[in-house]
Amino acid sequence: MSALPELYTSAANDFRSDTFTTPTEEMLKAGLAASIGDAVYNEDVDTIRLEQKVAELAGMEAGLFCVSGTLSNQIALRTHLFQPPYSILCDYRAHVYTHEAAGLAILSQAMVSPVIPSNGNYMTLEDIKRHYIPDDGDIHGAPTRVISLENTLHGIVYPLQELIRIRAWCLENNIKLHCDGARIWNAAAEAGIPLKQYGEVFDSISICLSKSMGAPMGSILVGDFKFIKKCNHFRKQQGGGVRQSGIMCRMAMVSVESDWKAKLRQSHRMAHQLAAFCQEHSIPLESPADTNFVFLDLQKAKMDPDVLVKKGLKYNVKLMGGRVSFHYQISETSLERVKSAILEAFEYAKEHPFDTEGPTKIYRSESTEVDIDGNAIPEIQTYKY
Ligand SMILES: Cc1ncc(COP(=O)(O)O)c(C=O)c1O
Ligand SMILES: C[C@@H](O)[C@H](N)C(=O)O
Repeated sequence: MSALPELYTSAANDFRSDTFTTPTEEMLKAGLAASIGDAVYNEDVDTIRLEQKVAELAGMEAGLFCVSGTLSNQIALRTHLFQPPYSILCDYRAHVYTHEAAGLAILSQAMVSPVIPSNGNYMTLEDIKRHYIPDDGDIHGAPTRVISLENTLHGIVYPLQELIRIRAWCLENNIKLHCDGARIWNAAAEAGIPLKQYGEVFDSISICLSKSMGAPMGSILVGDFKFIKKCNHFRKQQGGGVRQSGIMCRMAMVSVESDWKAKLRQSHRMAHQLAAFCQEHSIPLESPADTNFVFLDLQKAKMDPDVLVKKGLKYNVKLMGGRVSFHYQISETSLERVKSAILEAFEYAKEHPFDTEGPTKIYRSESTEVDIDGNAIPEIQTYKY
């Protein structure tokens, strides 16, 4: 059995994802004082408190604690669906389509209509009208029953006015509107829009606490009472009915009650600094760095992701591909180091252009031991997932 990795205590240099944020001492102490009721029987006070708090922030009637954003999304979309054949329309990059292991096909028996937005950044109502499947009795079709948007998507803040346009059209066409809000806190902080205004637009929102908010785990799915009641049924079916979730909820409450806007804006400022640095050095980006992600356009730059990862390790920063993720625990030192790593990988690509026909994968893991001075880097056990 391979040796266990060092105790993971800091995400200060971890740009792989904001999911690597680690619980603070304040959270751990709060967890010690948590309620310990059985949440399956709805008897855990801290779970109920967090569900109510997040639902209230979003202006929704009810909330449901889910151990992951994937579970939260999947049961939300299943609950919106009734009589197959049906389909879900989303952006071709949507997590519910690309990174939830075909849950929509398997758990919901839904077909997915993945759409490439004509503006390259986010779907407009015109994109939706062009690609949705109307419920017009045509027996060839699987009518669109739900539109699943992501805010932020690839770090891009969805313009509220576009969301309002889409919402109005969905109401006219009896189509439900779900939001994968894994980073809706980032959108709210950057756009200065209260979560409640997003709540007015969507039938359901999956709100993650384990990403930029820094909680160790969990999401709160919010919607109306009847919807959340049925989601609870599907949550149990999917094995998401957990017992003493109060410990996790009390820890997550620390982040919800913190000055999260300031924390997230700080991470956005660092991302904006990196984006400006890339622009200064003509390093191409895939999409605008509105919030906490900088997406390097590795294909346009002909950069080899493995070289980028190794340059990162040389400068003692962790990367896993072209997506550079910021969060409130990233240090200023690490920001300077990741700039050096990216520039060195970019310069390397000029002499050694890397042409890949394969998909641009932004998520993968690698494990390696390397010291801070960038001594010989053992072969990185890179695997993609
Ligand atoms: C946009 C988005 N939605 C959903 C998820 C799923 O969350 P989880 O990893 O908690 O299942 C992620 C993962 O971080 C994500 O990036
Ligand atoms: C890996 C992926 O599922 C995760 N949502 C992330 O953004 O890192």
